[in-house]
Amino acid sequence: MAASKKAQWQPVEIDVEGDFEGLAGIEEISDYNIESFRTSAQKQPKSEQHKKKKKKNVKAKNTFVEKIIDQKEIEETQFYPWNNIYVPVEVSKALLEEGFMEPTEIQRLTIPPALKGKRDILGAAETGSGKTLAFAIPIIYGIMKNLELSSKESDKENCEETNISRNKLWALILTPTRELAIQVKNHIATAIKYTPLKVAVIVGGMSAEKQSRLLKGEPHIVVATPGRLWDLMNSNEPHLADIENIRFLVIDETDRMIETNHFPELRSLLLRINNDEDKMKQRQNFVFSATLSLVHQLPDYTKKRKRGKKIKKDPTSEKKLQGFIKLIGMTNPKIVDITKKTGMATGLTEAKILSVFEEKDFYLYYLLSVYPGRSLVFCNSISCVRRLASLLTALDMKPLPLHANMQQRQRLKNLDRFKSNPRALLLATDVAARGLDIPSVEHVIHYQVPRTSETYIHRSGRTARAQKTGLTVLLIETNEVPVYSRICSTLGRDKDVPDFNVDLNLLKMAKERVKLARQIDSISLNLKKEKSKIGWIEKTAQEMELVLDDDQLPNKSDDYEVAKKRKALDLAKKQLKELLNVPMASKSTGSLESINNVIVPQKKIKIVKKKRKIV
Ligand SMILES: Nc1ncnc2c1ncn2[C@@H]1O[C@H](COP(=O)(O)OP(=O)(O)OP(=O)(O)O)[C@@H](O)[C@H]1O
Repeated sequence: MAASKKAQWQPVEIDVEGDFEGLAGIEEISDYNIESFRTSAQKQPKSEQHKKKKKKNVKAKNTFVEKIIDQKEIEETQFYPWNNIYVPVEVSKALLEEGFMEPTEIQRLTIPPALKGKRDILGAAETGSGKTLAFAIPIIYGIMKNLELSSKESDKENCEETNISRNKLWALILTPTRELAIQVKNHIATAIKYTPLKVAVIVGGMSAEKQSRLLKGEPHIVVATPGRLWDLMNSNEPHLADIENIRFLVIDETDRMIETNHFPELRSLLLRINNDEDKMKQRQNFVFSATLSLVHQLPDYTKKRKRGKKIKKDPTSEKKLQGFIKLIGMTNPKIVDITKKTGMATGLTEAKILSVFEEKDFYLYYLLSVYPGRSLVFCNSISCVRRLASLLTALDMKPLPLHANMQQRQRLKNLDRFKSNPRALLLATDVAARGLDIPSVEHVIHYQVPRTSETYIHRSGRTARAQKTGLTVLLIETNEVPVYSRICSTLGRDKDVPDFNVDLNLLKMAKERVKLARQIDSISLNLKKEKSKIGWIEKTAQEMELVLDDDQLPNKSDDYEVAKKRKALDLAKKQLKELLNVPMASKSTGSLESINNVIVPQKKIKIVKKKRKIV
């Protein structure tokens, strides 16, 4: 209590019994003003004081409670599994909201060395195991840490340059396909929603102006396909001007990206960003794939001795990885390879159907109608996708095609439709083989045997993701058997893939329908050709201002032929409609047991086992 200025302390005479050696004494204040001792709070009416005090206490109490909860959450409960591997709280919060309660194995093994040890990472783990976050989290952390440093510097120096570095391009993530780039960008956007960071996607097939606009927003992270990125760099996009200064580089699906002749722009980009050795050393690199260390056997014809030249040997996994390290400019990378011996995802069941070429369509339709569920059918060529799309449309299967010759908008639209319908059917080339994360794809059907074991792993990996189960079926015709055997041998299989058990009665029903659909398809095509022929003759005549005689026009017998075809078409359509009205008994492959019921182990194809070297 403070005395007023006038207040004086005076000794008070007391009667003390006992020896206190002069230690006892009392003083009293002689003059004071009681008002000066009141705090401002005391001056207010009592009821108001009480209310305010109560409010203040509640507030204080709340902050305290919040603090305790935060602390508890961070240290003991929810955030713990993520905090344990140093993931920033802002990111953990977003991940928990997504239902990601703990890191996956590849995340647990790669995030700490990348994030704390700042190590370059070479990561290989099965499809659908969460590799995207394994590189995204250390990047987010790294940028946030760097920005903290920048803001301290800006407090000190208050210079404009720091501002520039805050908004510079920090990280570049390259992917082989546009759809994958968009998906990775969305995944990162979710993870950074509680941070001030920005991410943008740069892909071909979209308006260059729009992408230029996105770059004007100065994103810290850019996800891109190499071709469009290279174009924008060459058109002097300011945000890409100092691309060699990026501090983080990811090459997703690396083995695919650096395949010879596939992404020439990537090699040019690497040359540019590795030009300055100091900057290259400052950069942290991430290389990820499910098939990083896998080495496929080269076909024998590529190994034949040419005059005097040595026989080309299959490369080793070690050599493959060394190639990545050198090309990308990695320093002492941490190699984490947790792919299984089979190379396939854990919950995946594999099966095959041997068939002659003409009958593949029957089996395909059989599989799709007897086992309805979100299914993805892979073909080796665009023409095959087109043919099947037309056939399956006639069969009322509503297929959604996806290939590189489609407009980007249509590609994304079909992908969205596939994602939103649990019974949808996507017909795709290998543009959809890598990285695409579509929840709950139940079946992957290889209409044609993929050319390499890597493609087999990636295609099959569109199902059985994130610890779910799934089924993959290979349709193999006789001349595909050597490729199939080579795949099995590269994957170190000592057993043939089991046969898929086919119900012959249902297959008969499928055959009948497919035959009619083929008929419909072929007549429709004929009629289209006829129509365009007539259209072309008339259009040319019009342009040349010619009046055609009757004998120059398609003749009456042609008319008759067209009418006959139309009639046949109508009849076939009617018959097919009647057949389609009778449902083919559908079996569910929802659980692994039911999948196993339809698979019969067999050993028809001889597999020559090859030892797989893993570093
Ligand atoms: N910690 C986690 N907990 C639960 N789910 C996760 C976790 N991390 C990632 N996922 C989810 O797992 C799925 C697969 O992740 P991601 O696409 O990163 O796999 P991937 O290993 O890159 O697959 P691919 O090799 O096919 O590219 C995604 O749906 C992702 O959101």
